[in-house]
Amino acid sequence: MNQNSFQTRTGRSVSAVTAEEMLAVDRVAVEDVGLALLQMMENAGRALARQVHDIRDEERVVVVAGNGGNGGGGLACARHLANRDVPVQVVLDRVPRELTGAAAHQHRILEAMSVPVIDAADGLSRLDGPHVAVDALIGYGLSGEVRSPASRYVETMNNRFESVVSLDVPSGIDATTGEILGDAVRPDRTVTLALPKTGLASIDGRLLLADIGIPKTVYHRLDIEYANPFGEHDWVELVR
Ligand SMILES: NC(=O)C1=CN([C@@H]2O[C@H](COP(=O)(O)OP(=O)(O)OC[C@H]3O[C@@H](n4cnc5c(N)ncnc54)[C@H](OP(=O)(O)O)[C@@H]3O)[C@@H](O)[C@H]2O)[C@@H](O)CC1
Ligand SMILES: [K+]
Repeated sequence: MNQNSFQTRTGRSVSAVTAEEMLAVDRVAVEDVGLALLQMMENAGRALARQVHDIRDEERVVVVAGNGGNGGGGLACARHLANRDVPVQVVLDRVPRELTGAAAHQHRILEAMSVPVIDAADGLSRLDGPHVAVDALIGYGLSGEVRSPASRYVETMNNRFESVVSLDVPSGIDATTGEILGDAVRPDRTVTLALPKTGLASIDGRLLLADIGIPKTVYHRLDIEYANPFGEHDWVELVR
């Protein structure tokens, strides 16, 4: 199969993009077409929560979040899960006062909802009982080998959890090349956003593509081939 495309189960071809191309998609969506980041993030959080509902039995859920767009999407997912009475808590890779931008915004809402947030570096290994983990530490913004404490969280997610669902890209995987930078999460499922990233060709687990509401004019302005892969649905499974 062409390395630059994936397919839906019904045989529709979906273009894959590099991290740099996805950054351009984001920029055109926001600056030229007028979508707000939080609009797209809301769709990401809801799509991720949908997959968590699907994979989970009775387990509690822990959302492991960083400070970028990936972490922000994970925190939005935590809100959607809490709204559906799913027992959910959040583990951050830093103290809350160091959060910025959309992640800080999402965190403030969780605080008002009294969703438990842990920021101790060893918080994950202290959880009792079975949990599903949502990996929202790092997405296509990974730069260099995964540093501590994120690296410790990656290790714990791989070793201690019943199931792991990654947002956009498993943390530690280079979104463009698929290279493992230090260590990487090995998820049961990955919910990638808008378009698959080229580096997802050889990751573990199922790959789901979620619609975050980007209109096709954005792709066409960037000369990215695009035909609606979702049909009438909000997400679609991809095969590699
Ligand atoms: N339209 C869309 O597609 C939308 C995309 N969205 C989402 O945004 C994501 C891209 O967001 P982004 O650009 O903010 O970067 P992102 O992946 O969160 O990474 C930054 C974080 O990673 C961390 N970090 C980095 N390197 C590290 C290392 N070596 N070792 C350890 N940590 C490291 C970095 O930490 P810091 O350097 O700040 O300490 C920071 O916390 C994208 O993947 C998608 O999920 C949604 O928001 C909806 C709209
Ligand atoms: K991730």
